Amino acid sequence: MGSDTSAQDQTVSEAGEFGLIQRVTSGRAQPAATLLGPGDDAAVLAASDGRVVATTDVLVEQVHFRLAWSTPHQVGRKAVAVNLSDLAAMGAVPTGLLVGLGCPPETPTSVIDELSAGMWEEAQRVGAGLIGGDMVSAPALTISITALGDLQGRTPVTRSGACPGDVVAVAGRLGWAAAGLAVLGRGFRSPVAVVGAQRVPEPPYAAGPLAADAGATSMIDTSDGLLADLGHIAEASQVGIDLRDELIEVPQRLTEVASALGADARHWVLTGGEDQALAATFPPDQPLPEGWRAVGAVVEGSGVTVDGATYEGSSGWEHWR
Ligand SMILES: Nc1ncnc2c1ncn2[C@@H]1O[C@H](COP(=O)(O)OP(=O)(O)OP(=O)(O)O)[C@@H](O)[C@H]1O
Ligand SMILES: Cc1ncc(C[n+]2csc(CCOP(=O)(O)O)c2C)c(N)n1
Ligand SMILES: [Mg+2]
Ligand SMILES: [Mg+2]
Ligand SMILES: [Mg+2]
Repeated sequence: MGSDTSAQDQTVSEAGEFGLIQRVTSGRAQPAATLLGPGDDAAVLAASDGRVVATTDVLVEQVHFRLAWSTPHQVGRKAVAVNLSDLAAMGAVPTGLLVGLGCPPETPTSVIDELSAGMWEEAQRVGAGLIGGDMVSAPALTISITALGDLQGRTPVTRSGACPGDVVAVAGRLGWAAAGLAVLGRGFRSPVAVVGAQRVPEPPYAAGPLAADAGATSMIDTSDGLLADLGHIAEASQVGIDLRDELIEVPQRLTEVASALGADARHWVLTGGEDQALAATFPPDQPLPEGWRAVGAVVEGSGVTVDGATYEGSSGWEHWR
């Protein structure tokens, strides 16, 4: 009994590398695509159509999250979600995730347990499993996830296929995570709707494959900000993108939060990152798939404009800026 209690209170250095691996890997049921799970030198994953989609994103404490703002469980969900939205943006569905974890020696093992539970929870929402990883000592909590996915026969939707005349559309929330960041940054913990969006994004996972099936010509997930991320499509496709201001919906909740903080809700919607919404281009004159709403059009030229005008100020998050 006494030893159970002390095991709960252990730090990661007391538990040790292999004790930690044991904690995060035991008692987890792998999905069918996992032919060989954690425990060997590598995992083996089935690729149903012979192709594997692979993506990786890193989260660093104080840069992407604060443990004063989010629970380890929320951080775990977010770390997985930001990777799964990249798979959705290709038109793929997730199969397996590899988790690289760095943490300081004094980190309580309970933090790792909760982080791992959060990662499993988000992965299981889409039928994926955590199939392997690595654990190392690090000066700050660092999570590097590699997500693998299956196109299930679809053509991958790249950033480079947008054509002038295409409709630009989005799926998922925009501006909510930025509003939450502004609230948390000022020391508040509510309203929970926006704070929750900063802690754990809700990517519209199903909208990615739906867009691919509907013939989307390009697609991206919005991690840095709608304008910044559409800029990547514009550049890769060698086109311009013009958003229609009247189609940019600014939710009432965000307007309220912005007025309380003296901030600009429309700026959050256009340039706020971390909502992991999807943005895509579709051929004109066809209905958009479920969950998608039009926000503008692809035009000849370059860059992203709103009602024909260049946006004043930063278009989104950039590291080291
Ligand atoms: N160190 C690297 N080595 C090789 N390719 C990289 C490296 N860093 C980024 N890339 C590649 O550059 C492209 C753009 O990376 P970026 O991280 O901006 O994409 P993203 O994950 O969609 O965005 P975000 O990181 O904001 O979620 C991706 O194809 C990515 O794989
Ligand atoms: C403590 C703290 N400070 C700032 C932010 C804001 N932030 C960090 S990374 C990022 C864009 C996506 O990053 P990446 O390009 O690495 O995917 C944003 C908007 C945060 N979430 N937490
Ligand atoms: Mg990335
Ligand atoms: Mg990403
Ligand atoms: Mg992306």
